[in-house]
Amino acid sequence: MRILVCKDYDEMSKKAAQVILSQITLKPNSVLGLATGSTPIGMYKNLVEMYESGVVDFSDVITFNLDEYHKLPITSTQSYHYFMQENLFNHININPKNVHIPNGMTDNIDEECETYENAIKDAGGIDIQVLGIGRNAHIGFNEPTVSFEKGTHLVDLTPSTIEANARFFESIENVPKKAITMGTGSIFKARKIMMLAYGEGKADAVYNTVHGKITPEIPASILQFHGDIVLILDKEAASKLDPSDYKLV
Ligand SMILES: N[C@@H]1[C@@H](O)[C@H](O)[C@@H](COP(=O)(O)O)O[C@@H]1O
Repeated sequence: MRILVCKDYDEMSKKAAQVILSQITLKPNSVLGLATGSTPIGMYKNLVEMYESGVVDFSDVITFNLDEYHKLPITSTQSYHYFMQENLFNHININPKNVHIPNGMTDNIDEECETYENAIKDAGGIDIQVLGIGRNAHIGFNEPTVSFEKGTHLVDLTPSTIEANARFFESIENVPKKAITMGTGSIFKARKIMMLAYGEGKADAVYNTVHGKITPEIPASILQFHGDIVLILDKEAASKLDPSDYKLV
């Protein structure tokens, strides 16, 4: 596990965008696994700026998002579809046909999950998966549980995630209680993983990701087994790590 610590959120975002830029430069038809949440917003902003200045071309890029709320219309401003359009897709030259986000409105969950997994396979697998992390170390919407889930599936969100995400909704009652998410297995299959975290609120989750016991109770802990993973953090998110764990950049 490579761990890079930046002085602040802006530097973390720049560094993360550079990693994506290198990936697309090396392979213009890269398959990107993308994340939502407040953490990657700065990275997306940097990528839009890079696109506007002509340094990156998204025309052949394929994307798969980690997750989507269950039964929240995609027109809702809190849906992850809306988030991705607003923060990235509306501002770059990606082909809409190459964009994949789980359909949380489906009435056939099993079929949706299978179709999503097959689409990832058909695209040749994910080249680089971007991850944020929940305060309870969830990745995507893989909440702490008794066993690691392999593929895309429907999950019950934990009270702590519902509470954390309530800031984006009018009230906590409006937060969906379920979501469709790629499984820890689907995430783990990505050839490269880049996890981003900022702020003190993520320090315990980051510590547990790096040093915690590998258990589905700490979903991100499984990443300790991944052969090509980089964590890009700000100083606060890295505050519980030992300085020998990381490189300051
Ligand atoms: N499903 C998303 C995760 O993919 C994200 O990593 C997490 C952290 O969000 P934030 O970056 O806002 O802290 O929130 C949600 O639960």
